Amino acid sequence: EFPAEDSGYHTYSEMLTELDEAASWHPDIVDRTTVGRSAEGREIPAVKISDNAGVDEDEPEVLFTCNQHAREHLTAEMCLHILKRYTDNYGSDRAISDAVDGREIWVVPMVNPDGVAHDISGSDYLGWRRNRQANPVDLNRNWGHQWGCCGGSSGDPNSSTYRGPEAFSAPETASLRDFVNSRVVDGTQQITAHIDFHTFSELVLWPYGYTTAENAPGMTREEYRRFADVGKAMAATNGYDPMQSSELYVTDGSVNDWMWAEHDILSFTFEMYPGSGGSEGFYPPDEVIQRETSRNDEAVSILLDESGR
Ligand SMILES: NS(=O)(=O)N[C@@H](Cc1ccccc1)C(=O)O
Ligand SMILES: [Ca+2]
Ligand SMILES: [Ca+2]
Ligand SMILES: [Ca+2]
Ligand SMILES: [Zn+2]
Repeated sequence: EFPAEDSGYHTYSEMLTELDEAASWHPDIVDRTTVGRSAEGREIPAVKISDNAGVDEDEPEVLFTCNQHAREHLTAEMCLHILKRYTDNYGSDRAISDAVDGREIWVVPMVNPDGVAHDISGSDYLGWRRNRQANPVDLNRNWGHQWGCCGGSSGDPNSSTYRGPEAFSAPETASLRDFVNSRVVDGTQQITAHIDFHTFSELVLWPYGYTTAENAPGMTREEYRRFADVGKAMAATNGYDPMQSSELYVTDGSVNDWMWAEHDILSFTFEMYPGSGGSEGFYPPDEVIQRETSRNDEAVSILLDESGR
């Protein structure tokens, strides 16, 4: 459970309830589904938001993933905010209705449900990051593009950036991989854009993470330019700093690198509030949830527009 003063944050079961309620209140535009199972057997749920949600229509698909890292609880609130914004305002807000009618929006609020539950299992936050396998894995170092290539992760099972014994060794990343792979229809990946939400530092990041090169294999200068242009446009609306993720530090096995290299998905990482550690760091008070999730509304709209180009 969350401390009483932070009751605004959703536990795993409270998150499940939000998804089920959205599906029952908006049956025509919300389809509740499952991505897979965590190490401890929890369902990894997802919702699809679109007109005729139960039908796979020929519309650009966009994916939002949250809580790869357990302690980054504000990100689950970001995913739930996206769900709320695109359902509650459907039919009344023209831009929202156009987005829902013209896209298929996938939202995965907790990629790492076991880690989330563990982090709040004590009397105080545990500062937990990884999953809950016997040798806990940093899910954002466990993806399969250039896995473990470049000193951007650790091979030490005791390290907070432990990459696992092999790519996709974690059931959580393997489940999400299988879901994305399943969106290849007649040889074409239907998902064209993605944001993976993290905290904190207030950044908009794009691949590659494993190299500082802008034109490494699978990324032309034009493609890099598009990442930078869209990244900067989104950052201009939320006040985050835009950059290639490797400018901060090199990471190998990250989700963005795999989404782009494997599927040509325009894949970003957003590091949310706060800008710097200070007292709040990974645990800002629940009073900031509404403000700091709404802060990304324009950026999300930009990505949905961009997904159709
Ligand atoms: N949430 S975070 O602090 O762990 N950062 C994430 C995302 C990230 C990746 C590369 C550079 C900056 C940030 C990570 O996987 O390291
Ligand atoms: Ca509070
Ligand atoms: Ca549709
Ligand atoms: Ca479709
Ligand atoms: Zn993170």
